[in-house]
Amino acid sequence: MHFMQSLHQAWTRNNSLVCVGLDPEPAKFPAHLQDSNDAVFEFCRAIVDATADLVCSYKPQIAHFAALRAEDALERLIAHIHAKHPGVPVILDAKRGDIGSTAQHYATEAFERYGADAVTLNPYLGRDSIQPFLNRADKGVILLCHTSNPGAADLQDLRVTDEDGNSLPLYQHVAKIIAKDWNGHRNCALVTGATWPEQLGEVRALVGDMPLLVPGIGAQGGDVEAVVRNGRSADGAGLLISSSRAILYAGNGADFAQAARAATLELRDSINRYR
Ligand SMILES: O=C(O)c1cc(=O)[nH]c(=O)n1[C@@H]1O[C@H](COP(=O)(O)O)[C@@H](O)[C@H]1O
Repeated sequence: MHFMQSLHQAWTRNNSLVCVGLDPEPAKFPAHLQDSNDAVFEFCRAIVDATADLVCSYKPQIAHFAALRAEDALERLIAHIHAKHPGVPVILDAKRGDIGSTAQHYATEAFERYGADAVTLNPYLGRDSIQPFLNRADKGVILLCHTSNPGAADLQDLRVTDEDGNSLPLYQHVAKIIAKDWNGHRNCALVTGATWPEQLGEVRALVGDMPLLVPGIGAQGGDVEAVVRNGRSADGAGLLISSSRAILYAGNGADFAQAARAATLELRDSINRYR
């Protein structure tokens, strides 16, 4: 099934805009997993199995696996999600961006090796660097627009002059060209951080109902009400509100997966209050 189709179905089926980020950090795992040879996989699988009816997507972050030499666990985890929780899309958070010939290999990595339904990408090398991903009409192409970190303003807020002579912040130009020129297959989405709700609202006004991936809730302190009010689409959806640490490490005892489920449920319900 196409990424956009499965995302829309998951929004409705689970009545949820929550994306759980899978960012394993073994030092924070519960004691009973510390001795396992396969702790990364077992930890993430338990989180997934405890939350799959409450989410619209999962977002494994590739560096968290690669730094641990756990790419194999990432492959098995994504295969597990597809097998046991079909219809819940998986976004590989890799933030790739490179010249076209190399980008083709990154697309193969994300979609063939890992079996992801969508991938995060950095658009700053320009359209040709994204083309191998845009060509995959069945896959989601999720482009950084206004990121959640404090330094987002250093470059993304600088004013630029577009081809019509209008002056606007760079992130708004990025949003406009992606919506107008790059989204021919309607497979694009944008990353807009929860910590910048005003900019999130500006992006929503520019891109119609394009999905927005919104990290920065939970550990980074973003405000749920401001995110939903500024970012929702006309039909009260349009958002993948992502949280990793606040869900994964809600508990660190034997019942960590149940604690993660409770945190996911609470986030889902607080989001739904403002839709
Ligand atoms: O693309 C992302 O997912 C992303 C973009 C962004 O602007 N900010 C951001 O925090 N992220 C990712 O989202 C996750 C946030 O984790 P928590 O702060 O623990 O919820 C991390 O995996 C980040 O790499």
